[in-house]
Amino acid sequence: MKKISILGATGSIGTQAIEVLKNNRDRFELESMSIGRNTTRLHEILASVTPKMVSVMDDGDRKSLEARYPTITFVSGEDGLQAVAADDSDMLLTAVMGSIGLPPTLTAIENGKDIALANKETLVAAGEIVMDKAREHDVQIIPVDSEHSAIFQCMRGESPSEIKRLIITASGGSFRDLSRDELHDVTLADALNHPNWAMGRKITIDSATMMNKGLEVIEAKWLFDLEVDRISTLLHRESTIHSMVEFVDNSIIAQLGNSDMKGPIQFAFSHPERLAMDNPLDFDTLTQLNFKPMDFERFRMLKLAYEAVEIGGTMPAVMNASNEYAVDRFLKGEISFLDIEKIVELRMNGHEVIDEPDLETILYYDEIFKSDMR
Ligand SMILES: NC(=O)C1=CN([C@@H]2O[C@H](COP(=O)(O)OP(=O)(O)OC[C@H]3O[C@@H](n4cnc5c(N)ncnc54)[C@H](OP(=O)(O)O)[C@@H]3O)[C@@H](O)[C@H]2O)C=CC1
Ligand SMILES: CC(=O)[C@@H](O)[C@H](O)COP(=O)(O)O
Ligand SMILES: [Mn+2]
Repeated sequence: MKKISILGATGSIGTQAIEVLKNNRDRFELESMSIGRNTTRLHEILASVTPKMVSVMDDGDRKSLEARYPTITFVSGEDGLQAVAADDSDMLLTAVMGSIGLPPTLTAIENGKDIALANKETLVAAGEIVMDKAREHDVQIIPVDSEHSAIFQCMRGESPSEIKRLIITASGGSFRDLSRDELHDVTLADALNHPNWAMGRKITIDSATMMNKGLEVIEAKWLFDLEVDRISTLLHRESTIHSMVEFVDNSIIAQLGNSDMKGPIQFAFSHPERLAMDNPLDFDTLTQLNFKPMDFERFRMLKLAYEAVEIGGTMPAVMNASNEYAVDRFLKGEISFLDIEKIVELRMNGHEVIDEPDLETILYYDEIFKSDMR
């Protein structure tokens, strides 16, 4: 029985991961999990699974939950995330939103656990540190992000030296059919209406700005140890091809499937095995697949991400933190959609890069640029 713990169990990835665990009770058991503040969803989860430990954000919630569930240990705050990361499980699914996932991911690696990685911000902020630590402790980082899971699957049995380039597909997000001029008046509700995927609020906005693809290019650099000039992006409005790998002989291997994150989640849990699943792709209703070259002037956030990773040092962490800050303000209705890009660009331009930053330096800039303080 493989013991799995989840950071961010109440989120979009987290709840789908719980479904995967429940569909495979003979293979996997939930050791512990963390949530933020969604105790309503927590009660629903605890009606069907009983982890040994649950971490909540607020200590007040911890106290009331302890009284209601006497057989479960409750912990709280960032120490709580660390306790889940250091538990007895074999694998940690990191599905919290944002760079808050970085410290517990490192702790889990130090404890020798494999990581099922959904939380892309962790690798964007500190990819080199995370991957070095994974190698040092001989743990596997298995991608959950759909594009990276696709690439990981396309590369099974292949030699990394024979890769020419990765082709990461992009749906284009909620505003893919609007010009830049038309973006001035868009609303939060429109931005949250992703054409293909039901996801958490922050990543849905990242898809609309195309920052999600920028984060994914940087994530791919670290996961697959490739320079970003060999990581390309392609508009593909159906999100049916989740990504592709082109090899030196021009052969291209693609991975296809419905827009259902339970696939990548289950594959990360069961790897190297594949387990049966429902919801197959139906070629009788799939009438066409569209492709269009990426337009970097229309989607300037993607260009910013390529620039950030080329500059290196603290810049990707600063870009990520600035984006988390700006998206949070957009979600609160405080700024407009195009302000997100303006804030990220302004903060990046004002940042004096530190090369080869250590973890403390990255966490310092992460905190500063996620706030109004800078
Ligand atoms: N959703 C998707 O399909 C995909 C998501 N990803 C990545 O996976 C990660 C999670 O995304 P998604 O599931 O959509 O996000 P959600 O917003 O749906 O869920 C986020 C989870 O993190 C918890 N959380 C948020 N902030 C904190 C905090 N400060 N401390 C502790 N817990 C916190 C939330 O708790 P609560 O709700 O209880 O407050 C929730 O459990 C992101 O990095 C995203 O980019 C990658 C590919 C696809
Ligand atoms: C499901 C998933 O992996 C998301 O990251 C998804 O890819 C978002 O879609 P786009 O960023 O392509 O709009
Ligand atoms: Mn993705």
